[in-house]
Amino acid sequence: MLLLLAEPGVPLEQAVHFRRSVAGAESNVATGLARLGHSARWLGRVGADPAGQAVLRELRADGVDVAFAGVDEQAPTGLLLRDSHPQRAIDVQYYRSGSAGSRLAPEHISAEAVSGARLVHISGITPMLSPTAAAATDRLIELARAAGAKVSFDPNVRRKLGGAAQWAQTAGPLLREAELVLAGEGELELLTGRSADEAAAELLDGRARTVVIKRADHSATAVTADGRWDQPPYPVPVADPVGAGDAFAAGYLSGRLRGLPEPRALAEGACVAALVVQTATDTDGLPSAAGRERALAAFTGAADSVHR
Ligand SMILES: O=C(O)C(=O)C[C@H](O)[C@H](O)COP(=O)(O)O
Repeated sequence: MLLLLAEPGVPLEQAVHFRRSVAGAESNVATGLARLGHSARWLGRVGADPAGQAVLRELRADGVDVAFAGVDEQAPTGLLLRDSHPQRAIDVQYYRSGSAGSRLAPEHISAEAVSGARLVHISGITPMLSPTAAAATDRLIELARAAGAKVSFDPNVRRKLGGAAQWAQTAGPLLREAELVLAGEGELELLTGRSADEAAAELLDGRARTVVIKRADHSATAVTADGRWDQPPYPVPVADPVGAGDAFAAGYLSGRLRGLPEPRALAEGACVAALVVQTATDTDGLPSAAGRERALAAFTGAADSVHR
């Protein structure tokens, strides 16, 4: 989606100045991974309009492969309008019903698009957009499996997209399709009807190898068959909390893709999230690999916070 972000602190209905950016859970994670030095490809749809051109241009500029992104001649690019505050009382307005992204369908997902992928990251948002987008998500999971790629899944529950029952019905089954689940405590409760710890244990009995539970106090716990590891948040001044979950996913997945142990992957996820919440948009604070190393050293007291 194109993101129009109101100037900091000004309520949406009063805002005059807007900053243009790009947002969307999958594109945020792809951007995060690309900046950290990974090959990342975004699968999605934009309209044949200036907003779509801007989205694709920004993703390309960050090194995200958009060769398999589609352009819909009949529908506009999805739009997200929001204000920006340090606290979570942020007003997010979506203009994406009938958008190009919501018209994603199975025929838009080709085997070629996932060939060579080690990991396919899926959000619960896309399947909630329409029945065809849900079918496209199912096809992507099938193709990922056929290509030997692991699936990671973040439900990204947005209550504006549907009620609890609809979320449980659409995103609940996807929890069981993923080798790696990254989910909020409340999201696991909503989607499974059980406590987060019970849900994690049940998922680990199935396909999941790791369940990362993100907690309301901004800590995270990784649970595997071998044990559990807790990661507290790095204390930073928050300018805008939106994007923290996607940033955490990018940082954590980067660690796992590099074969790092759970505690280090969790620390990298927390570090990337701490960098993103210090800036207004979902993506401004996403670091390079060198930026992540500098920040981690400063957060853990291993280095001065000024590098000169
Ligand atoms: O597509 C949607 O519906 C979105 O909400 C896009 C959001 O800007 C990001 O997904 C940020 O989400 P968090 O990282 O969880 O704060």
